[in-house]
Amino acid sequence: MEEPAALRPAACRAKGGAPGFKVAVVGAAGGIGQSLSLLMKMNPLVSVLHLYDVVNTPGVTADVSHMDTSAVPLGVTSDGGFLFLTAPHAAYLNCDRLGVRGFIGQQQLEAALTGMDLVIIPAGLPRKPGMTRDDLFNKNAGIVRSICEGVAKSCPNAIVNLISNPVNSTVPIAAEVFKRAGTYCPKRLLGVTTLDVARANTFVAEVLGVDPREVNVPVVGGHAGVTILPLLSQVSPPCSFTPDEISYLTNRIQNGGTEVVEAFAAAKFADACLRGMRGDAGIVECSYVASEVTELPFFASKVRLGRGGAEEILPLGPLNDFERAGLEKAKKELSESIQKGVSFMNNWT
Ligand SMILES: NC(=O)C1=CN([C@@H]2O[C@H](COP(=O)(O)OP(=O)(O)OC[C@H]3O[C@@H](n4cnc5c(N)ncnc54)[C@H](O)[C@@H]3O)[C@@H](O)[C@H]2O)C=CC1
Ligand SMILES: O=C([O-])CC(=O)C(=O)O
Repeated sequence: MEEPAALRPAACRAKGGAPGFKVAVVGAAGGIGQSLSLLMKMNPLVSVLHLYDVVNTPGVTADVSHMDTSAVPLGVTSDGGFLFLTAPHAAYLNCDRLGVRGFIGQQQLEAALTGMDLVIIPAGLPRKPGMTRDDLFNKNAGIVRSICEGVAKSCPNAIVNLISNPVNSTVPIAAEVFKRAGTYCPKRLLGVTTLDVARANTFVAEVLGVDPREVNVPVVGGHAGVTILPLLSQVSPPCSFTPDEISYLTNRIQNGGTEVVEAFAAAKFADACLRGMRGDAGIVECSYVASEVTELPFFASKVRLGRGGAEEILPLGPLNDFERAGLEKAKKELSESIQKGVSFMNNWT
């Protein structure tokens, strides 16, 4: 049965049923942000793309808005953003439907976020060789806090995909910011762990000698070192591994971030969120969310994505002895990372 119009996301209503969501990328000029912006521009579910950063957004915005269909820079808008339209006859069409807009600097954060349905955050420092994700805490905690304050103020109902590391701590920080602002909805705050699943699928496919697109490995826990727990006993299609293979795969998946980082997984996760927001059924991805799957307040596991975000958190399923031992190690580190994020906010006045 068709849902009453009042219950549908505003972006869908505004387009008379045609899919079209307003998406902001915060940290759009960075390594992840630039590729992610390009990939989001290619997503047919996105009607408006706002690109925000503290530096370099004009160039990135021009670049992305030139994709394929002819882009017409229209100059600076009343709230300071710069507007590009991406269709030959854009002037005759609803600007909101086709615009890619760039925003730069703290004073434009509010304009960048206002009206957004989905906010994707890859803002903040990346690791250098030899660093752990937790080593980024001191720099990135404050960045995530101030961006989330902006979200609470300008688009409190948006779904947030948080990419900035350490995800295990930045998601609890975001939750505390939203609680303080009175806008917290656990379903709408999702830590991006899709890269762990992408790596797991790729590495398992290599061992099995099959196409990675045919493989699905649930990866639970968190997004750093031992908190990344691939459930190799639950691989689809069903298969088995030798103890050496399990040890090699677990290690490689847990440490994949030291090899390479990629925006593809973040775009894949955002697309899954948008399809859920549109109302597609059966969208299940792993994500780090507020959870009761373990005694910890946040945990990554399979979640069912729907109109409101993480609509259902799926159980872990049966674990073998190796995975149960891994889970205990993961929970210990995760608990400390969560507490670190919460304490950071408790000490913030
Ligand atoms: N969850 C995941 O799977 C992944 C997480 N990451 C994390 O994403 C973050 C970004 O990584 P990269 O793009 O490689 O770094 P980068 O240094 O290339 O880009 C970061 C961008 O954030 C911007 N930025 C800094 N402060 C900001 C603020 N207050 N507001 C808006 N933008 C701000 C910078 O100007 C820069 O353009 C890092 O923390 C990294 O660890 C990266 C890859 C995967
Ligand atoms: O490892 C890093 O620093 C970035 C990241 O989170 C990943 O690639 O999984």
